[in-house]
Amino acid sequence: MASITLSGIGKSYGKVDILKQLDLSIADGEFISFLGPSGCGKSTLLYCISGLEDINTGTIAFDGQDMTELSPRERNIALVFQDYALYPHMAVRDNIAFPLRQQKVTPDLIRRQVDWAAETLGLEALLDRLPNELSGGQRQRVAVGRAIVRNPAALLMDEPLSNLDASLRVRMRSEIRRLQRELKMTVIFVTHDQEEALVLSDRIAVMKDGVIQQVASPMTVYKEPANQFVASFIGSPQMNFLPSALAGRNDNGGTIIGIRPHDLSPAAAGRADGISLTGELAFVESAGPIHFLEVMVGDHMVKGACADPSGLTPGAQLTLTADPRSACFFDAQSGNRIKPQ
Ligand SMILES: Nc1ncnc2c1ncn2[C@@H]1O[C@H](COP(=O)(O)OP(=O)(O)OP(=O)(O)O)[C@@H](O)[C@H]1O
Repeated sequence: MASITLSGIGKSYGKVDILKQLDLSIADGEFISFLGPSGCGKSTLLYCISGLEDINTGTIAFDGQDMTELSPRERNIALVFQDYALYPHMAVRDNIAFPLRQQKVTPDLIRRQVDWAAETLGLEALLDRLPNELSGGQRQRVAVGRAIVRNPAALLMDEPLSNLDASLRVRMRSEIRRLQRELKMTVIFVTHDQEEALVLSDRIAVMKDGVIQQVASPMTVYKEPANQFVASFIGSPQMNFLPSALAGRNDNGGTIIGIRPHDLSPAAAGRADGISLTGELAFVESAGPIHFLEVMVGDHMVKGACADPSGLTPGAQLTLTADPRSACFFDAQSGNRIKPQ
């Protein structure tokens, strides 16, 4: 597997700039996710790395070697798509073997590699079936088998789990992670699902409008978001953003305070330490073991959380408190996070 270095990547379609001077270094064996809203350029960046799309500016290097002018085949990158793209008339065995046949590898090596991929992915019993005789999860596994069978420099996955139902997604997620660790693969995983990115990745590159906003570990993008966009995109329910005066800070409106709902809980009677927000409890939303509380503080609907909502009555006054260390502060003009002194 290879390290990947992107320098000054620019890509436009017609007059529209899609990727804007992107720089990114991906380590050998790293699992990185491109995360961002629809249309921010995640897939375009993936296709540029694979060579399926040309770039207008910049360079792409694998293990320090310039790949910018090379064809997809010469880059030896494997791609897995959302719709699997299996050949319907070919049995699983032949689907997996396909890239090796194209490379004119000997039949003996093809057999060994297909057996290895099938064993790695638990597909041994399905090798003679056609794709339409498989479940969605099995099809996805065949697509991964076909991708890894020729030991690619990196595995690029474009929303590979989107077509699976919720429980299968979670199972496939762990399988992909296990496989990546076992084979020490460099994986680039495109998703708009923040939970998927948080669970799977060594690092997440959060994108907006063709610009990488932050590249960091899941915990860092969650706890120390670079700016308000990253803070709002990561975490569910979304972080509360409030003028800091509401939280007792007087800074002439120059600062926005960000507090995650999970960090805001009802104050114990007579206690309101730290950040304290009081208003009318508008709504209690139960989400299994956790209950979200919507409290109208001034003009702002603030979301908090608690484990036990008994005794809380909509319409009554409620004080929510948070440890100030859990809050983020953002410059109201630029949206950038203000680092604690
Ligand atoms: N071949 C093309 N010609 C013109 N514009 C394109 C082309 N491919 C993509 N775009 C535009 O480029 C932008 C980025 O698209 P891209 O598919 O990379 O976004 P994305 O972040 O992967 O979105 P999604 O999550 O919806 O797949 C979009 O505005 C899209 O309409």
